[in-house]
Amino acid sequence: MTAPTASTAPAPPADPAALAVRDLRVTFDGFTAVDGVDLDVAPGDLRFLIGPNGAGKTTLVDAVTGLAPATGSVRFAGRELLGRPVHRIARLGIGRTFQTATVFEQLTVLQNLDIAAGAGRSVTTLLRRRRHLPEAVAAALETTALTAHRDRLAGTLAHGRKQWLEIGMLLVQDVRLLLLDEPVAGMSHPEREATGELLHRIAADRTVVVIEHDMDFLRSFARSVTVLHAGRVLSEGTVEQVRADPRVQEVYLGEPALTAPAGGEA
Ligand SMILES: Nc1ncnc2c1ncn2[C@@H]1O[C@H](COP(=O)(O)OP(=O)(O)OP(=O)(O)O)[C@@H](O)[C@H]1O
Repeated sequence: MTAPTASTAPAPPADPAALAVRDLRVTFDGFTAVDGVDLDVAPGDLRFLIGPNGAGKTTLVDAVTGLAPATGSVRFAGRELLGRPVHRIARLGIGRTFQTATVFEQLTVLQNLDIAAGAGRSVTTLLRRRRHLPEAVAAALETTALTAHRDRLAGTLAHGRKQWLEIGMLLVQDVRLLLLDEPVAGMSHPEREATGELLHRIAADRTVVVIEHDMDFLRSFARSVTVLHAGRVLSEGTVEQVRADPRVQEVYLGEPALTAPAGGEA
């Protein structure tokens, strides 16, 4: 067998953690909520998904995570997700958060992370304090700046930290694609800044999609933006590109935080 030459060498493998959505459609009783969406997100990107109420953002994420029946194709790391049940999609390294953090309020931060890590230990073992933390749990505590709060009950955490704990629970499961639904809703300004920095750290080697309405947050932290409108992709590009798009300006009339020229905004 001869060694492959440059021209006959096999193409490099597809990006191992890229999300590729093609012609995605979700219909509810004849109403098309997602209408032929194509979307590509690569690791290292930090994609913000925006659009007016009812644009189809949550439904798109529901379709990717198996919660809404859809047609078309959703591939992650080369694998087709459509048609798989929710738990199998999760096992492929896909995780999401919802607008309200879903943590176990009566358990400590550490116990929440332990449970998420599913270390296969009994409840009694989980509730016992251990001397050595699993590496993934220690890393998630560090990444989410929760190390000093590890023994606090999750229910007593400030709103922002609860959201970070939920993100930490995805990190310990080694989720490679994170879909976050309005992660900074209800957060203070410092919490939003810290969340933006956290998302940048996470997106360095994972694929992150953020549904967001907070335009100031988007302008500070988005690496790229997809604008949905009436179930379709209206515009896509950098923050500056979508802001300059007249179609986006029309849809976002009255949203100066998105469309005002740089330096002139509130
Ligand atoms: N289970 C459902 N049954 C019927 N219609 C639905 C269902 N889920 C969503 N829809 C409709 O699909 C459209 C898209 O909803 P979706 O929640 O995806 O929008 P969104 O962009 O996330 O909006 P928001 O920013 O308000 O959360 C809306 O018109 C909504 O009413």
